[in-house]
Amino acid sequence: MAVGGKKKRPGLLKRPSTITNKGIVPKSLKPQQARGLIRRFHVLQKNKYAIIKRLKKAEGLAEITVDNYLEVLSTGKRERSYYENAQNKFRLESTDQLPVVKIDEKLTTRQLIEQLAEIDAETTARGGIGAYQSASTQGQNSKRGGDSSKKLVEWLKQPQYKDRLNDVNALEIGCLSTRNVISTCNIFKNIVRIDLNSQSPLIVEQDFMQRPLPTSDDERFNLISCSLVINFVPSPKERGDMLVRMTKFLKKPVKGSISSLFLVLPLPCITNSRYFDNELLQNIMKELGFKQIFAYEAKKVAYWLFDWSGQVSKKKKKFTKKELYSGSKRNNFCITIGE
Ligand SMILES: C[S@@+](CC[C@H](N)C(=O)[O-])C[C@H]1O[C@@H](n2cnc3c(N)ncnc32)[C@H](O)[C@@H]1O
Repeated sequence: MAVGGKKKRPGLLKRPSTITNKGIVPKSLKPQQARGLIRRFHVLQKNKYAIIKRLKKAEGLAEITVDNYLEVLSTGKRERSYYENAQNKFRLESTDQLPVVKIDEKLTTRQLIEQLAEIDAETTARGGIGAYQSASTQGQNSKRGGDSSKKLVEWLKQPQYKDRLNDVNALEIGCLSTRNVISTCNIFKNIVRIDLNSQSPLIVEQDFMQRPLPTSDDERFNLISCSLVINFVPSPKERGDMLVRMTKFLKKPVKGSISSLFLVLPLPCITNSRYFDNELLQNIMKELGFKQIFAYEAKKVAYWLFDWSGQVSKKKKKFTKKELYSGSKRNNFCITIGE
């Protein structure tokens, strides 16, 4: 019997739903609230991946992944009940002082599954990825004064690029709006917009990491825009994998046409991380065949425009997670390659 004496529902575990079954997608948030929500989503997301990584080591769970965990947990009677009980017990705290559980080797399998259920319940209760996106749009707009693609278009109008923009297309990874300057500037003949959670019929709902690899130049792009996405990706390795994957989607630069990557990260990723800085980013990008053409650090966000040479270094140099700066106030952002 399932919790509460009700007959157990056969089939997969379900992600929790709120009472109204909708979650709360906030229409309007104060900048501080938006930033708080974004930060909370990042913590939840990061913990979720850390839990899955730990659960892989538990007996019988070697195959568990972030995509199949509901399916995997629903096949074990005990695992299923840990998840369901924790999910049913969860109540969203109204306080800002939310607990951040440390996911380490001290947690048992049961505690890990319970944490996972609580993360899912909290994510849903906060409005799911829709709320995160809404907060991103509102919060980031207010803190950086507009959409980041303004900077991209400003750079593309500089002499280095101006005459190389005939018949060019773009891939926008992590797209929240079809009305950003990248879409309205008339530079691109075609833009493919993708996001994990599409908010418009003009945005394809797709995980970039699952997008089929191009088989011809028709499926490649002159420019990839990746603004505030890499920091959303939970692990250093996956962030590196994402950068490597981007090179497979860029056209080689022929006949002077562009082959470029517009990258945006929150400034603290390069100015206040224990494991990462701009120098390391530049070294990684160099190995992948990129050369920085423009860079700009705003108050909260850093922008880069890189040109791609068409060739990733064959040396297969590794970039691992090493402490570069000490200090308890630093964050743990990192990008690794070859780990
Ligand atoms: C903080 S928002 C940034 C949106 C916008 N590019 C901007 O600069 O304001 C991050 C977006 O990236 C999307 N995203 C994260 N990982 C992704 C992936 N692997 N494939 C596609 N979209 C992804 C998320 O769904 C989210 O909408």
